[in-house]
Amino acid sequence: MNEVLVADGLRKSYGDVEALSGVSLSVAEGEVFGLIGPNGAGKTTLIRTLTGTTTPDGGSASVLDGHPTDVDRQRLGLLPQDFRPAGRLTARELVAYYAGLYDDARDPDDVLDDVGLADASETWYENLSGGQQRRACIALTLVNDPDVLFLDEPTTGIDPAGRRALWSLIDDLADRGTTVFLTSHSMEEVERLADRVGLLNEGRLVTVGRPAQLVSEHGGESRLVVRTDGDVDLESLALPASLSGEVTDDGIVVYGVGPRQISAAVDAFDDAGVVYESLVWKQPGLEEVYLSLTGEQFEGARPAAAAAIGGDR
Ligand SMILES: Nc1ncnc2c1ncn2[C@@H]1O[C@H](COP(=O)(O)OP(=O)(O)OP(=O)(O)O)[C@@H](O)[C@H]1O
Repeated sequence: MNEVLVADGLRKSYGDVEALSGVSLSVAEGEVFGLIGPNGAGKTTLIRTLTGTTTPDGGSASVLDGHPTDVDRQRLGLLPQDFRPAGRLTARELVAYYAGLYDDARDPDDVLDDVGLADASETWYENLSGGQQRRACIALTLVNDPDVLFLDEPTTGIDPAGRRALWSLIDDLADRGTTVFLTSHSMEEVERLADRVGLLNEGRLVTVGRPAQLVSEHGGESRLVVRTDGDVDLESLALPASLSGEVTDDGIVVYGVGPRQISAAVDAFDDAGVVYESLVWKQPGLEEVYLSLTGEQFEGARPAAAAAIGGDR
């Protein structure tokens, strides 16, 4: 498959801060690539080097087989994280203005329709809600019908329905062959959209893979998170041998609970007379991958030195 984005050993420092410490990756034509990582990991810096808006200190980048600064701008779309267009233009005037920058642009009304802003097209940008403003910014990246689209946290501030509408727009773009490189702090968004995901931490690409592959490699086990009313004696729980339980601050987490073991695990709580406030079955997802590889903690994480019972692990 044709690789349209290639980073090879990219390095970038700002003073003493090493924002990128040798990042290499490639993205194929028509792929949606999701870049995740903590604040300050280097995600925006990577987008800036790939789009030619900053010069790396080392390594190289290519976009559509050319140097990032030489690529035909008609073929690229970029939504920066902190983009603020003129406030006293209507959404339609803004999109029309940006359309005028290209030789061959889409109809502004079609673009506004795509991002769900047809009804607000005559509203000044500064009078749009935060989520509508973000949609207008996304519209500006679509007027030139780009082959490669960079979206730096595209759905920040957009309400749930608007986010879903934009996800399906991104799906449609990808189906039509647009390559999308996006960053997000929403693991749900990345899991939903990305063909492949890269996790950046402290300027290094920690892992790259398909979401399901990363979840199976790093996501840990399915588990039952039980909040109890008071302390529970783990010894009193007759869990099936394949499961293991650990005491947490507010209850017990039972690990290794697949769909078929849920009822047996719940029975063990009932048989032991445990009063529980809530009982949630959780399958690992990208969030668990993120948290486990960045070393952060999350609810139901296996405590390092907790008591465990049952199972043979
Ligand atoms: N222009 C700049 N001048 C100085 N330091 C910068 C500059 N741009 C980025 N940095 C630093 O480089 C590091 C990486 O920043 P970057 O914005 O790429 O991270 P990020 O992963 O996009 O973060 P976030 O999720 O918060 O948007 C941070 O420590 C940041 O403070």
